[in-house]
Amino acid sequence: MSRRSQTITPELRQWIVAQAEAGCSAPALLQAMQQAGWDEDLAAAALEETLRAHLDAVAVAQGLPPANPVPEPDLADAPTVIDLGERQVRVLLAIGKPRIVVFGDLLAPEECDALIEAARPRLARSLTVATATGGQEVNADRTSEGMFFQRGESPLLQRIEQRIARLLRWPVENGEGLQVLHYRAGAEYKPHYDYFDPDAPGTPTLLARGGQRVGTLVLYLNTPEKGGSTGFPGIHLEVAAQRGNAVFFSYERAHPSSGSLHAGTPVIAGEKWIATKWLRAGKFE
Ligand SMILES: O=C(O)CCC(=O)C(=O)O
Ligand SMILES: [Fe+2]
Repeated sequence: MSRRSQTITPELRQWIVAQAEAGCSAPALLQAMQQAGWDEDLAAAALEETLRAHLDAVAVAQGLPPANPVPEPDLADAPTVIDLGERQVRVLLAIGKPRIVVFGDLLAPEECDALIEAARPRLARSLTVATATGGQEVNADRTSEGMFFQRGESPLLQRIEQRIARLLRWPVENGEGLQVLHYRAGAEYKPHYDYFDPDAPGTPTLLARGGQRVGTLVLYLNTPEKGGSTGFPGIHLEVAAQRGNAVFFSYERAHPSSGSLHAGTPVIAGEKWIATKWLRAGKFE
């Protein structure tokens, strides 16, 4: 078969979708395409793209919001360590769906301390996005104190932002400024989603500045004595807060089907400091 014919024509798309709907498995489709002369990698890519687009169209037709591209670390070779040049980040846990990856040693202890000290004098009772208006409000579900850094506001923040951008392969420009949160004993952040509710009246205002949130990285700046994990109630997962480690999760659709429901569980003893990086679909200015 010539290279010229190895493009995904509308006819080929229709054939792939029809076969899949008739119950033909992806491996069987791949084999059929190879028998028709397709290069294996090209066929696999064509299949993936076509079936993904089809599933997305079906989901949107059922009323779900469209899928966005999401940040994603390079775990293709199942690395135990990701070498970012200036830092080696350990991979401690990876879950496919919902997408959750736990990293070790993302921040050095001195970086954690420096973030806490820079944030401490600027803390105020945490607000959450008021989706009704697009503004901010005090929220009884969120009994922490917090502050936002400006993106790139110090050399430390620039270095951390670039590290996160390389780790998650997502532009620095698409990240919100790092937010530091402080929880005292008893404080928590009840289960919630980080994306903006597409049906809330204030959401268009929020989306105007960078589009949807598509991923979250929670960096642990200290280790609470007891409690204070990041919980994912839908899958009964709790990620222990350990200084320097981080939990990443992404959500391609702004919808509960993303499985991205999560919480800061109550701190039982000691205190908890985190820095949260939210990643937008577009440039956050
Ligand atoms: O405290 C945590 O572990 C989670 C924080 C969180 O969900 C957030 O900042 O959006
Ligand atoms: Fe959150």
